[in-house]
Amino acid sequence: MEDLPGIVITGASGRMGQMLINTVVDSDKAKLVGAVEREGHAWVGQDVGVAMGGAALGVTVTDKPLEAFAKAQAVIDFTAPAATIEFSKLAAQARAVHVIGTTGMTDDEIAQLEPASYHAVIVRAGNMSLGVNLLTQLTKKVAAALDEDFDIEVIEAHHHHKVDAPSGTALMLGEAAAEGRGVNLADVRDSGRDGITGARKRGDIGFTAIRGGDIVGEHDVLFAAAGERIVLRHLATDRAIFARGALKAALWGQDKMPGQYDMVDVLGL
Ligand SMILES: NC(=O)C1=CN([C@@H]2O[C@H](COP(=O)(O)OP(=O)(O)OC[C@H]3O[C@@H](n4cnc5c(N)ncnc54)[C@H](OP(=O)(O)O)[C@@H]3O)[C@@H](O)[C@H]2O)C=CC1
Ligand SMILES: O=C(O)C1=N[C@H](C(=O)O)C[C@H](O)C1
Repeated sequence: MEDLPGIVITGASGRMGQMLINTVVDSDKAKLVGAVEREGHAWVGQDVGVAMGGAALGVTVTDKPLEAFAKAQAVIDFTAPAATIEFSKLAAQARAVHVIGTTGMTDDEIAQLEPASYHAVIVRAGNMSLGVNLLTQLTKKVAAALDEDFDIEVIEAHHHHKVDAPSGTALMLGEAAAEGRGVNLADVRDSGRDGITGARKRGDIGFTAIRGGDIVGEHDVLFAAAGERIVLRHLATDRAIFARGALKAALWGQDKMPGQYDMVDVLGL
């Protein structure tokens, strides 16, 4: 137990935070050594297991991330863009692997992770599941095989608490489709149609976001042409798939050189 890599979970009280804590505690490959919440959060100072409504886990929730990271080999972070940028600096100081699941980051925010990646391993993906990362590879292949007679649309659905759109996964799939087609997504992206939009522009990649209830995460990549349609689909029914992928990334990163990686690297796809 002593030699197992120690993991800190940030955003411990969140939907993913709690799922990650359970996943690490249940694993025989890693141990939970820290749980971080922001200053003033009701959980700070409590045992994280008790705060989650279960048995004590011997880990007290802290609002001092650097102190927690210094005792860890990896930080798993599914929070919010501003928090993730700050955590990247602290994880780099602690030389801990930083696994980032946070979505909704702008290009400028993503660029702010770069200095940390000179000192520590960062694994970042908008979706940590095996299924979605496999789907990105399939999307790239299908997009490369078809011409612009096939309109590409990415349709995603999530729970009503989600704050960003299109989802990180939808953007990963859109990037994969654009790469397959040999174009830049920024040049062909069409999100948020409303009103008199005009006809669809040939070659565009469209995005539609549905929000409702407790949907964990659903993604379709539609290739629609005259007379036929191809749909590539991933349905997530349990957040455990993201937590398992994140833990795999934390362990994979232990012997890697500093730099930025994604789940395609981790899974060897
Ligand atoms: N890559 C992947 O596979 C997946 C990514 N995600 C992404 O993970 C993120 C979190 O999702 P989810 O768990 O549903 O969201 P929640 O809102 O349930 O949890 C977010 C957690 O982060 C904490 N947090 C936010 N800002 C800060 C801050 N500045 N400092 C410290 N803690 C902070 C929140 O604390 P507080 O309550 O105090 O605000 C909360 O505990 C989202 O970006 C989501 O898209 C989700 C699932 C899978
Ligand atoms: O916020 C979520 O819940 C999810 N976010 C990720 C995304 O933005 O794609 C991954 C997953 O779909 C769940």
